[in-house]
Formats: sequence, structure tokens, C-alpha cells
Amino acid sequence: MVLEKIEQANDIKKLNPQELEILAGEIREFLIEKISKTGGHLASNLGVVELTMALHLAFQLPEDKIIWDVGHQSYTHKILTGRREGFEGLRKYGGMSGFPKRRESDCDAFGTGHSSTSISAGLGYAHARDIRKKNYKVVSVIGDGALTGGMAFEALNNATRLEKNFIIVLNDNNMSISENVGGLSNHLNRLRTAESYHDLKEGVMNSLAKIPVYGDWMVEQVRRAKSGIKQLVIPGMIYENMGITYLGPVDGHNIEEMVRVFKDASKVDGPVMVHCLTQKGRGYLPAERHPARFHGAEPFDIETGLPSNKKEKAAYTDIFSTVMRKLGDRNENVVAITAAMETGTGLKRFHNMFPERFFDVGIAEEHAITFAAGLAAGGMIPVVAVYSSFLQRAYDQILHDVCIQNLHVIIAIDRAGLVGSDGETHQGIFDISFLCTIPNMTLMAPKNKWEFSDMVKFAVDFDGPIAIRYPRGEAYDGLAKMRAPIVLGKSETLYDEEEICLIAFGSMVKTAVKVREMLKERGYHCSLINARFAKPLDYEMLTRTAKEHRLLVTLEENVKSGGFGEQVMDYLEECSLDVRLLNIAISDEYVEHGNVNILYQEVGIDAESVVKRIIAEYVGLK
Ligand SMILES: Cc1ncc(C[n+]2csc(CCOP(=O)(O)OP(=O)(O)O)c2C)c(N)n1
Ligand SMILES: CC(=O)[C@@H](O)[C@H](O)COP(=O)(O)O
Ligand SMILES: [Mg+2]
Repeated sequence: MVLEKIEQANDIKKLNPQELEILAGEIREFLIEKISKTGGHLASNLGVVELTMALHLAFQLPEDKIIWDVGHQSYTHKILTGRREGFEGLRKYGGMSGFPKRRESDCDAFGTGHSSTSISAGLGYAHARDIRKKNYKVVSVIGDGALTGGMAFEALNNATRLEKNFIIVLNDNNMSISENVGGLSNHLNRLRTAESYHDLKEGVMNSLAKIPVYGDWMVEQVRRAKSGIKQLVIPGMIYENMGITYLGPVDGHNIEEMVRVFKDASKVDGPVMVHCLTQKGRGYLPAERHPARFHGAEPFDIETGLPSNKKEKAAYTDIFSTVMRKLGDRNENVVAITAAMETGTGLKRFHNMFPERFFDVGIAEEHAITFAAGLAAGGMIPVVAVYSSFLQRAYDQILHDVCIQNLHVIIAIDRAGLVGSDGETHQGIFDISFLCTIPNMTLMAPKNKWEFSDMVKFAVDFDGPIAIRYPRGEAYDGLAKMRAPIVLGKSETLYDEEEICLIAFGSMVKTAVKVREMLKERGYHCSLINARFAKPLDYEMLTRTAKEHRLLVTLEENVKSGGFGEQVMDYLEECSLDVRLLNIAISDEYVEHGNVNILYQEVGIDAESVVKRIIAEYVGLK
């Protein structure tokens, strides 16, 4: 097997052209086989096999810096840098990450997970190189989806002041997770159909040479032009006008051609964009046909392409999808917004039913929030559905555009809490802390699927900024009969006893039910409150429970710092309420990838760990 000849970075350079072709096939087989078992970002990776090989042939690692945008397409890069074995434990606890990590390899120049950072980071690297008088190449690889993110444009704008070489490889597969949308995508579509870089180059030179008298002189001038790259009428004029040399389009599955163009690009002084055309999912028919389904794939059967594990229960995302469809029907002012996560956030059905009230704004969370603020100011009821970790990008927009003006924008925060295999970049464990610092914001979290549905309806009838956080995966269907109406800033008492009072927020109610049962078995008496609101807090409930219990325990799937528990603590202190308080939350650290049940144990918020901590605390009181 040619693949076995690849043991470390740059081994690929020892292969002959026939072996390179075989290697591309073997890498694809390897990826399909491994990801069918572990799950992972299959379609994006199948699309960049040749592109990655060409980069590794044209550049020298780890001296040269390749910076992957998002990083979900870095699997071939991992294989070519000696990490083939790591695929056994891909995205598993203690195993190899699905994203580039500086601590994993010196060939991973920059850690990622979130989109549209690669040009900024690459530009930083390039300036650092020049200031420190080093001589390496910097290559940022960005997808057409990631290029829709504001940061990418900010970086392109800034890159034009660079005088030395900096290569931006645009991996254009005409897809984000779903179909890529917007003006940029239209622009790239036009470039896609332009003549290829090489044909154009040859064509231009031949035509020039035929011009009488001046032809040869002109060819010579072009040859001498900036950096020796011969370009005249370039389809990527938008980049050229900005001061970024554009080379393309290039066939992103032709290794030889790409290596030639990358070498050409290395000679350019200043920023240069190489536009490569690739096919998402290439080489595996189900992924070619359904690139969105195989973007982030669960384990699947290779023959059929169908998921290996059957989904038993509805996810919170499914409930959201149903409620949004109903609300869209009931209220024609309801509009839905996603930042390129139509499928992931469950808005596909809303899109199909109300296309004129659905907006995919591209990978642009900051814009999504301010756009929603504008819609609200204009009389609509916008619902922005967004993953917790991506919402981190829009802090200022929530504060400046939504909350100062007290606008009725609803933020549906999916993937709030630990998400599992995507790891530290994607864990949604900061939103309680960053949202509760903002005046005028209201933050809720449901205990189960019915309450979630009630909360979405409550949010639509509300007036003002309001967010609902809910976790990835299965919606809890316990406590079905407990369905008291939602009242602003009011909690729900589920069990009223004495001694210990568990006050749980959102997803932690499910854990708290288990904790309470375990404590009861050990002879403790336990109240259980479903907090429902982290902001505003239920002050009346806190005052009462503080007086009636010896120990209050807050539970949340968020970092402790600035979280629900710390706010409860502040209130108890402010009111000099004399009761012992234990905050169950995630400590001040990033949580790596792995199965969420393992992660709960790791961070100490699983039922067994919580029971141990409560008993230790309570015993200490006696
Ligand atoms: C800030 C942020 N928002 C959303 C995402 C989710 N996301 C991951 S990959 C992706 C699409 C990227 O498209 P593209 O860059 O074209 O890469 P492709 O998968 O097509 O190779 C999105 C929306 C993210 N990682 N970061
Ligand atoms: C790379 C990325 O950001 C997304 O593809 C993400 O992995 C999707 O996560 P879910 O599987 O939770 O939708
Ligand atoms: Mg793409």
C-alpha cells in the first residue's frame, strides 16, 4: 500500500506521479472506512484530498505554515503528517481531535474549529515572519462558505498592505454545510465558469504575441510584471482591485496543476489568492449526492450510506423545528434567521414553508444578530437560531444593537452545554455567563421537551430581548405532568421537602431528578426547583428556599464563573441570607472532545459526582 509509505511530514515528496494517484484513492478509502465507524466531517475531507496532497508537495512542513479554516477538512493533512493511527480514536475522549491542534503536531500551525479565522491568523504569521526576518511560506486554506464570514473580509482588506508573499487558497466546492448562499456565492459561481488559470495564461500570451509590432514587447512586459506571474484579464478582478493577486480557477483535483500554481503563487510579492474548484464528498457516491448529510456524519453503513444507529427520541432541535413551523403559521410576523446552520438548527422546515420569512445570512453570526435587531425595529419578530459556541461571536451585537434598544429579538441557543466530539471549540458552556452580564436580556432554559415548546411560544409573545438555551441531542421526556405556565422570572417547584434544595437550570433538571433519587435512597430529604430563568432570577424563591433549607445546591451546564450559581451566590450575599451554597458547574477550563457522558464525569456534573459533593458538603455542615 502506498499509504503505508507515509509515516511523517514530507514523505509524500518521495512518491512518483503514479503513486500519488494511487495514494489519493487509498486516502479516500481510508477516510470512508474510518469515518463510517467513528463519525466525522466526511464530505469536506473527501473533497480536499488532492488539494492537501498538492499543498504538501509544494511546501515544506513544519517550516511552512498551512492554516486550515474551520479545520474540519484537515484529515488528509493529519494522515500526511504521520497521524494515520490516530483515526482509530478520532474525536473520541483521549483520542485525536477532529480539528488542527498546535499541541497535537508541529505541522498544525494554528488551532481552529470556528469559521473564517484563517486569513487573519495567516496574515499575522506572515507579518511576524517579515518582522523577524524569517523565510517561511504562509498558506491559509479557506472554503467558499467560510469566506462569507465577516472576519475573512476584514482580513482580506488588511492583507493588502503586506508586501511579501502570503497565499490564500480558496477551496471552492460551491457548498457551505448546506448550499452556499448570497452575493459572494454568485460571484464565485461566475468565476467557476471562467477559463482555467493555465488556459487563460497561455491564451493571453499567444494572443499578445500575434499583435503586430508591439506584440513581442507586450509579452516581455507581462513576463516581467510583478512577481513574474503573467496575468492580464483576470476573472477575479474584485481581488485584483483590492490588491490581491488572483490565480484561478484551478482544478482542485489535479495535483500536478495545483503544485504548479502553488509554486507560481509562492513567487508573488504580497497577498495572492489561488482559487481551487473541488467537489464536496468526491469519491463516495452518497456523499457526492448528499454533501450536507455527510458534512458532519454520524457512523454509517458504507454500502447504503444510512446511519448505523437508529435515532430513538426526538432531539431538542426537532422540537424547535416543529414549534417554529407552527408559530410561523400562526403569526406572520415571525421570521427565522440562521448563520449557515439551516439543518443543524432545525430551520429547514420553516424555510420550506415560509421561504420569504427565512434568512440564511452565511457564516455571519454578528450580522445575524444586528440584522435581527433591524427586523425587530421594523416590526417583525425575529428568531435567530444559533449554536451556543458560535453566538460567542455576537456579544457586542447583542449588547449594542439588541439590548440597549430593548428590541424584541429571540435567540434560540442550540448546542448549549457539552456537545461531545467537536470538543473545546464547540462546547456551549459560556452563554449563561456572557448573556447574564447584559442589561435587558432575559435568559431561559427548559427542563424537558414540553417546557421547551412552551418557552419558544412565551418568547414570541414576550416583548424585549430573550434567549432560550437547550442542549444537543435527545430532548428529556421525564416530568411530563409538571407543566405549570411560564411566568417571567419565576421558577417551578417540582418537589418541596427540607434539608437540601437542588436548584437546577435547564438540562441539569434531568440530572437533579436522578441526584434527588440517589440522595433519598441514602436518607436525605431534598427539594427540587426547576429554575427556568437565569435572568431575571426568581428572588422570591431564593429568599424562601434559603430560609427553609440548610444547603442550597445550584446545578448548571456552564462554566461556574459568571454563571447561574454565582448569580445566586451574589443575591444570597447581598441579602445576607445565611445558608450554605454549593455551585455545581464547570470549572475554569476548556473541555476537550469525547462522548458527553464521559465528559460529564470528567467535569464533575454527572449525577454520581454531584451526589458525592453534596454529601461531603452536607456532612461538613453537621
Ligand atoms: C463561527 C462558525 N459558525 C458556523 C460554523 C459551522 N460550520 C462549520 S463548517 C461550515 C461550512 C463551511 O463551509 P466551507 O468553508 O465552504 O467548507 P466546506 O465544508 O464546504 O469544505 C459551517 C457553517 C463554524 N464552524 N463556525
Ligand atoms: C465544523 C462545524 O462547526 C460543524 O460542522 C459542527 O461540527 C456541527 O456540529 P453538529 O454535529 O452538532 O451539528
Ligand atoms: Mg465549501
